[in-house]
Amino acid sequence: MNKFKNKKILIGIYSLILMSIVGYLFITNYVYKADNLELSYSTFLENLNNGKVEKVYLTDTPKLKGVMANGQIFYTDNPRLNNLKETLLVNNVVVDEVNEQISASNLLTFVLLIGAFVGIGYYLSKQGMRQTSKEYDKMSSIEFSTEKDSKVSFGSIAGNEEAKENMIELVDFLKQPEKYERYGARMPKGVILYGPPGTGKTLMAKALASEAGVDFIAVSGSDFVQVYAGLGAGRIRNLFKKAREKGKCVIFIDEIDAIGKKRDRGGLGGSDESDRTLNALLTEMSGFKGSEGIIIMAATNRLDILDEALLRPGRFDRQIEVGLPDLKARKDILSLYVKNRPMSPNLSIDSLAQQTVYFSGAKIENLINEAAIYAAKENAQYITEDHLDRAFYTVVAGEAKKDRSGIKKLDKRITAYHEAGHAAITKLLCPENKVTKVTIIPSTKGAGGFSMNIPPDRMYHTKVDMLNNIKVSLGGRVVEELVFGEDNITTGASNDIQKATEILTAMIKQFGMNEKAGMLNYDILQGHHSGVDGELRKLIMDEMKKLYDETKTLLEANINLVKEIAEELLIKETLNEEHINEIFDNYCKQEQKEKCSFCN
Ligand SMILES: Nc1ncnc2c1ncn2[C@@H]1O[C@H](COP(=O)(O)OP(=O)(O)OP(=O)(O)O)[C@@H](O)[C@H]1O
Ligand SMILES: [Zn+2]
Repeated sequence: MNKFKNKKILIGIYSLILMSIVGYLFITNYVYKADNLELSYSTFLENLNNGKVEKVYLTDTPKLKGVMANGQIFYTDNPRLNNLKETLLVNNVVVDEVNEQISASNLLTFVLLIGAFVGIGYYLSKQGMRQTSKEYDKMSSIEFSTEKDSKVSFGSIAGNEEAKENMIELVDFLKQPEKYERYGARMPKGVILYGPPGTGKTLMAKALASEAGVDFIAVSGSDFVQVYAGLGAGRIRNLFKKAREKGKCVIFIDEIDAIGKKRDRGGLGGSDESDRTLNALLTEMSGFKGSEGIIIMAATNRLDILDEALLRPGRFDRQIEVGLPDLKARKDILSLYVKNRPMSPNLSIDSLAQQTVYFSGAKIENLINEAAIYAAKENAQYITEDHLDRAFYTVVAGEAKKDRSGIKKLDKRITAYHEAGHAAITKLLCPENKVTKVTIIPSTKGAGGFSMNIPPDRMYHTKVDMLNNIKVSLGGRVVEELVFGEDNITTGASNDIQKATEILTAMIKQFGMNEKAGMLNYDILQGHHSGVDGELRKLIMDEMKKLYDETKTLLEANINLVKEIAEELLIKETLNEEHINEIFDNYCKQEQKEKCSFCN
């Protein structure tokens, strides 16, 4: 307000000065001159010869000024002759060579003009400087949205129970960080949420802030990627400064990979600038104490591409997976989004959940929304099956418009049987291993599903353990072959084959666990190029074939167990430890299998 007033006054002063100058020039040049005598050059010469001229101001200007003997001032054209001065002197005329332009009055004009220009120039440059410094400030001070009382709660997130449990723990910490400080408990400063796009990572961070009643500051990693040197780092510092001013808060950095990518150790194309930004982030993170009640959440679709420095203790040391929803979670998400919409009573959430395999939460939300738009366009009473069908095609458009259910169904079946193979053979061979989770929903770590298999904690690995582990890895492919035929095996087993090869090679080359290979370390024998020569490769191949065949025999004999697990997976998509144990127990009872080591 004050600045604005000053500016107005300044502009006023300058216009006044300019007006006076223009006025002055007008008066001196026109009004004043009008009273003076304007002589032609010949008349002037005539007067000169007649001794009527008393004084002439000799200048270089187009007009000469002079004074007649009677005191009358006159003007005449300036011939600019070299000998004019002599001619005048010869005629007894007083010659005044003081530059008439810089006479006292004109000097004033000149000074005023210069003054005005300098003033205006100064004003403008100051204005400009203020502008640039303002721009720099704006660039280094990062735009972020803060929300305090957003209505997002954990209730508005369906599925992802494990991630939510983790978050709930953090709520208490945010509410009373002093409590944890008192017990010397170190709470995480940084939490990374990772998983496929649209699975609710942002939602999760928002809910944490709103449930804890603290500010939510959201930025994106790409905001820190700058062409100007040092600006990214400056923005990081600015962000933390602002956060500290706020007190307790959740800082959410989406797309953390934009600044936190693995640094290029090779030196090729590694950018100093992104290093500097990442370093600034690490420094700021180590700079604040847990008792300040600030938690930094970051989201990425790929955990594996992040720099290890980010994941060290005291930084983003808690990593939480936010995965694609399984059947039950999809049901929950669907229920959440149909709640306040006029859905046709004929609609079945169950079947809709079945149809939305591999959909993220965002995609499900999008599906319902598109269907609602179709219904609204038609002024329909309800959102119907038909609207949803059309919405389906809108949402999955671009992703091969083939028969969605056909393709997905076969994919699902193969994945279910493959994973059931791993789970079944684990239970059959190493019942003390826990199979905590089997799912056909792809994780971020790889395509297809996965089974979590936790071996008991032991210091040494026995030979039989290692052989069993190889068989567990081969179990997926074995079942593909048994159920779908030799010609229909898939690429889904590539990780399994890698793992099996690693274990078997180590057994033979390093651990002396193969009779034919002997008690030798082949890495030492072969020197630095630790390859595998022809004979050794043949040995590994033969051993692998033997293990594969044994696995096949075992699974063939227990194919009903595989089928039961697979079919249950097709229905539920994810099975937990209890589920699997239940299926296995039932199977053992029914079949009274002797092969089943669990019962013996
Ligand atoms: N589990 C869920 N429960 C309810 N709604 C969800 C869920 N997951 C996603 N959504 C819906 O999808 C929208 C987008 O989710 P969000 O932005 O949190 O995903 P994201 O994982 O952060 O995605 P990105 O990786 O693309 O940033 C949410 O606003 C919400 O409407
Ligand atoms: Zn597998």
